[in-house]
Amino acid sequence: QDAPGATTQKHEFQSDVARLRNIVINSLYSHRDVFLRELISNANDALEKLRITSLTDKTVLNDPLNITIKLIPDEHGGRVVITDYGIGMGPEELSTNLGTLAKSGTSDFLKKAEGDAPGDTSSLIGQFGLGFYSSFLVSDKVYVASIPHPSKANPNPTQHVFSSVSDEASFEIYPDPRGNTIGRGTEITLVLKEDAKDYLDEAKIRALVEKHSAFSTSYPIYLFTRKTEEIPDPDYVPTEEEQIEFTDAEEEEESKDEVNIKVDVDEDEAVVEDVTETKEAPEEEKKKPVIPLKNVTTEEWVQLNDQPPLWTRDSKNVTQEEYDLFYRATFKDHNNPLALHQFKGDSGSGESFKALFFIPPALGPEFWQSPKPDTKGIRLMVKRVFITDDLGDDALPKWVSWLRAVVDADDLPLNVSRETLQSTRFLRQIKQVLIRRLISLLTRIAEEEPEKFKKITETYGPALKLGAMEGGKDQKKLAALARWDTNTRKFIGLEEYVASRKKGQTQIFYLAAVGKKPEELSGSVFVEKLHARGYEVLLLTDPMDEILVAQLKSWKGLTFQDAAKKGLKFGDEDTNPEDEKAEEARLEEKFKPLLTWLKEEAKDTVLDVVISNRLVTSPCAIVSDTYGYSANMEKLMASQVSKGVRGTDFMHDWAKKQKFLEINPRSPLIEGLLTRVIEMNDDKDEEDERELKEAASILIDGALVRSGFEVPDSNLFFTRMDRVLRRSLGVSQSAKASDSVKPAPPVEDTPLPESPAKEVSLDEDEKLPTESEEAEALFGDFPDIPGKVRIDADDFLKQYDRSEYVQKREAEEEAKQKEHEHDEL
Ligand SMILES: Nc1ncnc2c1ncn2[C@@H]1O[C@H](COP(=O)(O)OP(=O)(O)OP(=O)(O)O)[C@@H](O)[C@H]1O
Repeated sequence: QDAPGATTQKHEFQSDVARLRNIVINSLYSHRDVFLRELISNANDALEKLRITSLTDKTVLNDPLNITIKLIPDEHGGRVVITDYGIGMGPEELSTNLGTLAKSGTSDFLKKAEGDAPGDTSSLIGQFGLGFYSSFLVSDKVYVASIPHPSKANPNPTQHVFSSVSDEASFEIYPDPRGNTIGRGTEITLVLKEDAKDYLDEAKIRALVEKHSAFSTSYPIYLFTRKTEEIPDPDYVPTEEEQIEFTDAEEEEESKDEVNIKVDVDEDEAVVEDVTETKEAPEEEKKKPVIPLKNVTTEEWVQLNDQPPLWTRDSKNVTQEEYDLFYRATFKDHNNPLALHQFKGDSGSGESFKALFFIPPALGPEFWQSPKPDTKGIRLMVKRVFITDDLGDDALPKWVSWLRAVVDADDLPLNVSRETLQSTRFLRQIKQVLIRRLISLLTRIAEEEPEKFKKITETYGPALKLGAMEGGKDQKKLAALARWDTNTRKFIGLEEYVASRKKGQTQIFYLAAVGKKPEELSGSVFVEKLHARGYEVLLLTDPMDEILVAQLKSWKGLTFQDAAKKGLKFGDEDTNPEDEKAEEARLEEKFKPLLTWLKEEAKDTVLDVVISNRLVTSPCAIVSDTYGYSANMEKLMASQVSKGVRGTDFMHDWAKKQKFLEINPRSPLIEGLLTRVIEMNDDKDEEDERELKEAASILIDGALVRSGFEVPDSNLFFTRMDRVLRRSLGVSQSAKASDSVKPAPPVEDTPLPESPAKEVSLDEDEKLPTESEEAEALFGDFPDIPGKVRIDADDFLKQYDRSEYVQKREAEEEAKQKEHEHDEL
């Protein structure tokens, strides 16, 4: 390019850009191929923008829409020129778009990349995407010539150049001295580094485009190719003698042709032999004159991505690698998807479409942090032309908004707008079709590829449960995909549970505790008898599990039963009803004195004390009534009540009290307690009674802890424990610990030196809770008792809405500030 003219403007790069360029130049040598992918991706975006503009502004021509690559060897090392006929940039856009970094996650990336060993940075590139700056991987100097399309505001745009040299902190922008050579769009010229000459090789560029970019654009990518061949010189003028020889040779050729035609028509063997004879005429042929050869270079634009779009091809002819490459290029991910599905369909209202969807390799933390769905799930195309990848909040419900799909509608108008789409039935129907297909894909994987299903469930299991919790007609199908560990097996679905139920079993037993390990839960007092008898208990540890089973109520006729609540039935109780009833009556009679006494002792904690049929080795347990809180739910609710969110909630107190103390009649400890109570009733001794009361309260508190609840007063609990320990060790109850604590020195009377007043920011003044603290606190805010009220997944997710919380905090701050100002006045 020519030297810049007088109107050149020099600009400083934003500091982040300079840092990024340094990383690119210094540490990504082995990943320099990515420059081509990044620039083609930018070119594609520019073409998209132009096409979309042309839909509303008819003065904008949308032809041609393509990308070209030219490899130009020269005496300095050569250049690669990538041109797109897209939206283009004016001088201001060149400066802001290429001189600053407006990408989210930049500072994170820079911090990590600058901290890492050079080799480790490579794994970060894929995640971040270097965009335009990857040009510096292969070039020392980059020129970007660009011109936007004419518009009302700028009817005669001029082509400008952005130029930058890799080791300079500034860039220049100036009118292109060549004038308008592009017409419309952007031409990027990379002046190749000495060691990057191999990018002048056509075969290499072809291979790179095929590998990385064949799917990143639906616009044609052309490569300018040159082929040099030796061919007979077409300009050669034969001498007179040669002319005669030519004529003879031509006649000879003609007669040969005639014989050949004969052969074609008549397939008689004898004739074929004749032909063979005619071919053997060496002397005649030798006469043919020789035309001198000449090197001729033919130049041609060759399309590199001439395959039809992947989703329109027959899936039988598409390889897994092609699908993976397509997913990575289209959805800008650096890992391969976990699963995919391609299908054709009809939306139900007449529009036919082709679709291809993917289950991405990972679910970002934002999925659980924000109640808003990811709106970028569906890339909508009409007749292979990209329309939009943002269909708004309604595109897919929150629980499945991680799905990545390409939907190509055959019958929608090309200029359909997002707003029109949102109000058509098409989108609603597409959404349903995608969800249905996803569920059947997962169901098939669960049956045929258990390992793969396990992997998918590790990431998406809770999201699928969230979908089931939302209810609707897919609830049962989604719930069938949920998996839990049990006391006897791992990764069990409801179908498997029900299939291995015991004879007479009418309940699905479960125990819930958010965040606990299944192994911990299976050691619970509530599981011991079920386990000892060989029954299976689902161990629910995800936050939405307990709500989900409360909504489902039953599965294939078996009702869900919390193992920690009243109402547990094994199903074989009726085998000998008379015997059982007699045994119950006998135990009731035997333990009556203990039950009566304990009921009085435990009246602040439980509604009643009863004989247990669920305990094997534990002496006692606290069991909730059907509508009382489970230990899990009580914890969740407690944080809200203590924060005053619900005030002194009558329902909370009521639900908290719906508990029973169950005692194990076979436990030696309970037997011992019974004996002592009977003795005490016969011979009232105050000291005995006090000791016994203390033992009872430890027993009740112990039962609470064992059953997953909190003790009401932990100080009192430990004081009592202390007394019991002293008794058993023979230590006097009145003995005091020797008082050898060193007292603090007297009050300091020298004043502290004055320190300059420090500005107090909100951050330092009052730290906002971390997101996990908030989530934990907010998580407890379930509207009501499960089983009574259907809890909506939207409500559930709103609990996580940090922005709402922050807004509230800011409003409070503002109010406080106003009050303060008012007071000062
Ligand atoms: N060929 C082009 N035509 C028009 N504008 C372009 C072109 N290349 C880059 N730009 C503009 O420059 C901006 C910065 O480009 P860059 O490649 O650095 O980041 P990006 O494209 O926004 O992000 P990424 O490449 O990671 O997707 C783009 O957002 C776009 O506005």
